[in-house]
This record gives sequence, C-alpha cells and structure tokens, in this order.
Amino acid sequence: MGSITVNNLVKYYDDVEALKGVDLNIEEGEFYALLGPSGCGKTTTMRCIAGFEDMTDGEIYIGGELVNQVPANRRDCGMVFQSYALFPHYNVFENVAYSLTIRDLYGSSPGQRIKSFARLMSRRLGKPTDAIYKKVMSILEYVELDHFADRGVSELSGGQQQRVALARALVMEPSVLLLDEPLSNLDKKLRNTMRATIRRMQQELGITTIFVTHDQEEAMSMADRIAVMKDGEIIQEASPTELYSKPKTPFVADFVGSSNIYKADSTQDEKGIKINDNFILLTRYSSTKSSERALIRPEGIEILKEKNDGDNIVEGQVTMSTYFGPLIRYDVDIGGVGITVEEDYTTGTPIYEEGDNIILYIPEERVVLI
Ligand SMILES: Nc1ncnc2c1ncn2[C@@H]1O[C@H](COP(=O)(O)OP(=O)(O)OP(=O)(O)O)[C@@H](O)[C@H]1O
Repeated sequence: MGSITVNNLVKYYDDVEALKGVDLNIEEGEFYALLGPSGCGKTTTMRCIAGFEDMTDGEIYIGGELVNQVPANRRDCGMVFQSYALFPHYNVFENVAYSLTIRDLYGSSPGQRIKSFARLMSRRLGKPTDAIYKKVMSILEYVELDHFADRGVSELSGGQQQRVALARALVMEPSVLLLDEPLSNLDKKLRNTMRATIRRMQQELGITTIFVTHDQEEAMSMADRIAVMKDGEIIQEASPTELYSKPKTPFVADFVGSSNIYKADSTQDEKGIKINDNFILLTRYSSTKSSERALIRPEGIEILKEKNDGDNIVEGQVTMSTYFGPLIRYDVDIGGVGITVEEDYTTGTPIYEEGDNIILYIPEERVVLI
C-alpha cells in the first residue's frame, strides 16, 4: 500500500499558476480530503498525482518511489471521476473487467499482454475466464452489485453507476485510490449512504485515499485529515475536529462551517472583543491584538430565558428564524451587527420568531482567536 508525498508541486497552464507549491504527506492507509472552493487547484493536484497532468515543478512519491517520470498506467492509482466515466454500451461486469484487462494489457510484459488479450477476446465471445470472472464478481459482490452484473450501465441509478466506477477502480487492487468529487451528482440522501459505503470500504481495504470535494460536510464526515486549499495553496491541514475548533484563518473558519467573526479589541483595559456596545470578556487570553479575529460558532452561543448580571450577555432582535428539524437557526441583530445562533430543537423548545427580542450568552471558552 502507498504513502503519498508531494513536495513543492507547481503547475502552470500557460500563464495560469494553478498550483503554487503544494506539499502533502499522506500516510499509508489514510483517508485524506482536499477541500476548497471551485478553481483552487484540487483536481489539478489529483491529476498530477495520478500522472494525467504534467507538472511544472516539484516531486511526487507514491509508496516511497519517485514517480515524476512514471506514466499514469504504472502509478498504481485507481481513480474515480465526478462523471463516473463508465462505458455506456457495456454492462456492469464488462465495465469492471475492462479496466482490469486494460491495465494488464498496457502494464505488463508482452507475454502477459497476449494472455490478457486472449482473456479479453474470450470475454467478448461471452466466455470469461474463471480468474477474471471470479475477481470481477467478488468486487461486484463487495459493492453489492453482483446481481446487476449483466445489466447495461445506462439502466442503473446514479448511486449504482457510482458503485460500478468504484468497483472498476478497486478491481485493480491499487495502492492508492483517488476520488474526484465522486458524490456530487447524487441527491443528498444517496450521498449520505455513499459516504458511509466509501468510508467503510476504505477502512476495510486500508487503501490510501485522496478525496477531492468542495463540500465541507463531506470532508469532515469522511476524512482522517483535511487540507483546505485556496488559490493554488494549502492554507491549513488538520484533523476534522482541529480544523473546526482551531481554524488558522477566517477563510478556513468560514469554509468549514458557519461562523460569527469579529475583530478582537485592543483598546480596552480588559481583554476581549467588542460587538457594538457589547463587550465580550476574554480572561484566558493574555492579550488581544487588533489584527486578530474572534470566531464564535453559532452552536456555542446559548439562548437565555431571562437576563442576569453575568458577563458576556447580549440582547438582540431575531431577523430570521429557520427551522431545520433537529436544530433551529436564528439570525439576530445586536445593535446593527449580525450574529447567528443555533440551538438544538427538542419537543417543547421555545421558537423565537422574526422581530422577537432574544437574550444571548456567549461563554468565553467558546470564543477562539484566530
Ligand atoms: N486545462 C486547463 N487549462 C487552463 N487552465 C486550467 C485547466 N485546468 C484547470 N485550469 C485552471 O487551474 C485552476 C485550478 O483548477 P482545478 O480544476 O484544479 O480547480 P478545482 O479546485 O478542482 O475546481 P473545481 O472544484 O471547480 O473542480 C483554475 O484557475 C482553472 O481555471
């Protein structure tokens, strides 16, 4: 199985600098997500690792081997694309078997190629060899599609096509699996199911996996580690929990969840943040610089039934109330500044409507300076 190391990866498309020196150290068996907005360079990074794209500068190692000069079909990477890229006129079995045969044809010695080609021919005549048959059927069983082996792929649902694409990549037993936004064509419910399926398979097979997505929820729920990219660079790399609780920049904070971000205050004797006339005391910080930003996650703010004399209490007016089932989100105006609050909803939780007054408590341990 393969670890992946990328050193100072630079990629220009003519004069567009798509990657500005990306470094990655992905451990064997790790599930690693590249997360970032459209155009930040996720796919380019992936394509360079797979060998589909020439790089301008840098080094890529797979399983400790420098692969800069190694062609794509010899890099031992299985790749699944957003569009699935299945052969529409082949059935499920053929799509998966074809990938196996093609790799054998182009990735082995001339003697083996002849045998592989013979297998390909025999399959085309409707008599697949035992070895191919067993291998393909076992992987189809694994993705729970063995009963659809002879069905045309165009007659499958999106989620089923997605599993064929996954089977096609896995049948080669690659040491590295590269998944480029594989779930973005699926509806929300199917996406959740496929997330679990992919994560389970990855853990069972222990394949080093890079997953490209612009969906923070997807990255957070699946990956061991996440690299957040922006404008061709990695801004922060961390575990999902660390990324959420200790984002290094306002961009990361905003990208990995909803957040309230305010300027830290440097003018007061006391340390804290000023939100209009409200001062949020931060006793555990030795100083707050004006260059710093204070991040408060919406779920870190408490709604009080009554005002009390404690610190860090602000009053506001609800401007929007959104009910999501398990939680309610309030957009609140506190003297011209907005703050978003989220509260778990259980039966009996009072719901505030637009225009209602609301009392908020901001515990200082829920404020992170970035
Ligand atoms: N073939 C190409 N020719 C010229 N520029 C390209 C090419 N492919 C990508 N780019 C540019 O390189 C940058 C990175 O693109 P890339 O596709 O890697 O981003 P991405 O993060 O995967 O975006 P998305 O989430 O939209 O797929 C973008 O500015 C893009 O316009």
